Amino acid sequence: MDDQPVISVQDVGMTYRSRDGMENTVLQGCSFDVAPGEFVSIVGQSGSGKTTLLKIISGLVQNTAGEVSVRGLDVSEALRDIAMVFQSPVLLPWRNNLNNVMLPMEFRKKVTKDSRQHALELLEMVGLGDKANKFSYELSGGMQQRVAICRALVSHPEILLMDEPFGALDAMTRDSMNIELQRIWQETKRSVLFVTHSIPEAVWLGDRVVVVGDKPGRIIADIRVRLPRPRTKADRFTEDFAQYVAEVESLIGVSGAIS
Ligand SMILES: Nc1ncnc2c1ncn2[C@@H]1O[C@H](COP(=O)(O)OP(=O)(O)OP(=O)(O)O)[C@@H](O)[C@H]1O
Repeated sequence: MDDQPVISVQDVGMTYRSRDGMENTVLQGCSFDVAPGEFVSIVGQSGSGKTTLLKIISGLVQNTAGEVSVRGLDVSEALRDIAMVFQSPVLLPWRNNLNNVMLPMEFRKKVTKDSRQHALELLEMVGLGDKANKFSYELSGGMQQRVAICRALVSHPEILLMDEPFGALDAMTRDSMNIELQRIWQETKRSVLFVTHSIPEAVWLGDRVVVVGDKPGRIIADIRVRLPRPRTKADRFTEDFAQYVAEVESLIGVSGAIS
């Protein structure tokens, strides 16, 4: 594995300024790296700045302190290497699923036979090969989120940023999406930054769990999860798993899900 980090966040801070000049510092002195192919979960109290951190890494928001680089480049130069998945899949209802997946290739003017074939293969990979010509309203919430993941992967981004992507799903669908995401990640070998409010989800999916403390948001722990891969549903009932969950819970000062 290449040693150079894919994402490097160094001493990053963010102060929002309102129109009336009021300042709100939401992130301060945040530093961490993400290695190629690594899956890093991010957890923290609501409002601790997790989404802001992802927005900074994706170039949607400009940090007011510190440095973020992607493969050694400024974020603005590395945008094509980054894709984002949000809590809501935001599919266009007038386009079929294949054409929703192809959207980033249209923006890039790269609609070719090969890119359509790749989009179809991604839909196959997530078990939706037979739904390519269907529309989003014909799919369940979990299926729609799988289409959104395909759309994020279609341009071969090196980095996938995921902001609470399964937060709107019921518990059973969420569990199966976790298994699905682990498989997709293992097959595609992307680096993933995954924000979640669920500590068990963060531990189960992550190679590491980065814990963000609040007021202002800062990294209070970066825990390496040394559970074997691939992880199974049964792993959630092991003592090792419970210990990781308890450790993160105690750092955040909550029991159960964060809200
Ligand atoms: N564009 C903005 N302008 C001003 N303040 C903002 C802006 N975006 C976010 N904030 C503030 O920054 C803080 C952190 O918000 P952020 O959404 O990053 O937190 P979060 O940890 O992702 O929260 P949650 O877990 O609830 O999604 C909040 O106090 C929020 O009000």
